[in-house]
Amino acid sequence: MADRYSLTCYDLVVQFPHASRPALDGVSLVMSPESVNVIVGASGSGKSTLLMCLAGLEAPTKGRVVHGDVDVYRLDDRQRAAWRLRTIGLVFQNSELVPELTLRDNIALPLELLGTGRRDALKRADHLAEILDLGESSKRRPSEVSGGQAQRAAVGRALAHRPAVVLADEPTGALDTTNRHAVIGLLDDLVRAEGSTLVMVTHDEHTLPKNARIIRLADGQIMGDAA
Ligand SMILES: Nc1ncnc2c1ncn2[C@@H]1O[C@H](COP(=O)(O)OP(=O)(O)OP(=O)(O)O)[C@@H](O)[C@H]1O
Repeated sequence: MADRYSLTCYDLVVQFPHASRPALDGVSLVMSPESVNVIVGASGSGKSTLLMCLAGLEAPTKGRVVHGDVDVYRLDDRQRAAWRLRTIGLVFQNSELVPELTLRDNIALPLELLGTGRRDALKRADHLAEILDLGESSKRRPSEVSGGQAQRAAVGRALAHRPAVVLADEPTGALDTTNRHAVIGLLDDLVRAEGSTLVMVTHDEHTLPKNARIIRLADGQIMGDAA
């Protein structure tokens, strides 16, 4: 299990080349372990850019992202990739599973990349598949299962290595109402059980995790922050 520390960003500014205004314009946040943070805001307000900065995938023009004693953008590319693999679990809107692998093998993949033996990785994958109620679909490939099953497997893959931080970008955006509630409920239960920090971007303010902190962005700035 990766160590649990606050994930903090200081005065993040992201100015894309040729853009008339910054995508992020001075965002500072502290997100503690076991906290559930939801980022909302209009299209283009900077939600995905913030998530990518927190993931170590988008270097800010200015500002810092700090996790424990790691100053993420002071690491070189190789160190940052290793930090990300160990520390972060990512969930995207369209599960982004490896098409050639079964759901079970997709869930086991991050553990295997981190050096866990195949037998132990599959044991953990099977445990998660059970919690995620994947049943027999766990032995099928992504193209052979429903969108809801694929997205539940994507949650399993993001959490398999017990990451300290789980980042989810519109994780329910492609799902119907029943599956939306199921995926949010599972994500919420699993991150709380592991003591991870969850940061989730959503358009859907009707399907939120329990007791979430809501961070509202507008034009790259924080306009509201309430538990
Ligand atoms: N790679 C890029 N190059 C140039 N501009 C970009 C790039 N990525 C994002 N932007 C711009 O930065 C701003 C913030 O985009 P971002 O995707 O973070 O918003 P968002 O709130 O996630 O939007 P949505 O809800 O539509 O996904 C937008 O004006 C967008 O056009």
